[in-house]
Amino acid sequence: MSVSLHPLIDNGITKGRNNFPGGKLRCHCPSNKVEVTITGDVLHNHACGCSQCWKPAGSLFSIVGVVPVANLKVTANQGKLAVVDRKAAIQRYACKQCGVHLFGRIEKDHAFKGLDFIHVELSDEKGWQEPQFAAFVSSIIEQGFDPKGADHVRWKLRSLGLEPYDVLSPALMDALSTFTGNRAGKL
Ligand SMILES: N[C@@H](CCC(=O)N[C@@H](CSCO)C(=O)NCC(=O)O)C(=O)O
Ligand SMILES: [Zn+2]
Ligand SMILES: [Zn+2]
Repeated sequence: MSVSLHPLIDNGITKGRNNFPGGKLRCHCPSNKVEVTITGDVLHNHACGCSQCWKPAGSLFSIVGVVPVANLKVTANQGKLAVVDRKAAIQRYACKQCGVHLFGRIEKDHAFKGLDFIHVELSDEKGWQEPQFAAFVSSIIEQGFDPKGADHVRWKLRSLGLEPYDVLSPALMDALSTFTGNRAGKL
């Protein structure tokens, strides 16, 4: 297909390295880049087709994973960051100059509170956990992708080894439902 899913996966997926130590994420500004230092690897790295996650220009999907909040520190030019949408569950901190999202944080009561969402392509280091699945695939249609092509995208994702889901993976959906069940006193 001519359309890019994402540069990290278009030509096949490179497996991550065991005990990957982490690295630095940098925004796309030519100078005075926002820098975020991550200790350790990402978890649950995945392709996301939703409209809210940051994607490189021309890509249908974002690649996004999580790290514990304690493993993320803004180490340069923090003053350039602003929250994109205060009402969203994930508060996405973007560079006001170049628009890149450096991290997303959940502040409200939520199953994933304590985890920050990051895009490993913002790092020069190689060896981050590879994407494990594709989420929110049907959401690409909301952003203008022809619905007739959606199954071809699912086929392409599967051929790359990424199982496509229209919400999150079963493991993450179970985590969300466990949280809701506990909160309601049903579990
Ligand atoms: N169809 C919507 C879906 C948006 C959505 O629910 N996105 C998910 C996944 S983001 C990373 O996996 C989510 O949890 N959003 C919460 C938030 O962004 O605050 C669309 O495309 O916009
Ligand atoms: Zn920037
Ligand atoms: Zn998303």
